[in-house]
Amino acid sequence: MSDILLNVNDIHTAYGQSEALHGISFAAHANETVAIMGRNGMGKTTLFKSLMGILPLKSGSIQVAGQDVSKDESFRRVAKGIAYVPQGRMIFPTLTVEENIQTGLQSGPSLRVPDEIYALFPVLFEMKKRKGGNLSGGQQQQLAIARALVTNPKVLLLDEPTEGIQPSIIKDIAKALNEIRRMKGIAIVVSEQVLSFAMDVADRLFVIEGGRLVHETARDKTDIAHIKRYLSV
Ligand SMILES: Nc1ncnc2c1ncn2[C@@H]1O[C@H](COP(=O)(O)OP(=O)(O)OP(=O)(O)O)[C@@H](O)[C@H]1O
Repeated sequence: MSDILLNVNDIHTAYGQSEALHGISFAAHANETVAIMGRNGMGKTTLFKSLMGILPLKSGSIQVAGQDVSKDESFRRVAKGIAYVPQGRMIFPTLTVEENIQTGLQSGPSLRVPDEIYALFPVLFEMKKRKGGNLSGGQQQQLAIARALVTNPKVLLLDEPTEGIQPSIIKDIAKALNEIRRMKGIAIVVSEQVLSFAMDVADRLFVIEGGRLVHETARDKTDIAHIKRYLSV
């Protein structure tokens, strides 16, 4: 059996008449983290929304752990094993930390937050009765990752998880993602503009430009200066 958990095959996505993704193909394997690097407006969020079914595909296909999800609504994709941490985190500010995590448990057998979630993010345990809106940006990011993880994904997508987060907390998030991959053996796909973070977490890096993947490199073969040229305006 193949260890490909996410297979993206020539997807095109449009906003009305205007095509934003022009044929994106890549795969992510079990126990692998892939980074999609690109400047603002290059198509990272459009790609993730297409993977989650928030935007419909114009053409192409997506498989999660061998199952086609290309035409599924978002909740069916989640049931098939894909989870999403959106840009801006989108936590519920008036719900407590615990209630926010429980929103990810709605379709499961129990609303009890698994111990491993609090083991990964001890700060969420300390703050479980606090309102989500009172957390710092970094804590909210950890909360959004926890909420996605409790759906037991095979593929975890994170859209610019470092955006607006202070450097020391960025290190914590990198550590947590590496721990999650090691513990769960899942595929993680992260979009980023911060190259140092991508180099801390990703086994392979892609560059997206104008809705196309224009460069691919393994981490240990990465030409940092070359990638930086894509990321500078
Ligand atoms: N709702 C929309 N309607 C029309 N065009 C859109 C819409 N959202 C995004 N686009 C266009 O799609 C392209 C890709 O945008 P996208 O938001 O995916 O980029 P991004 O790489 O995620 O950037 P950012 O980091 O700013 O979110 C851009 O040209 C953008 O103008």
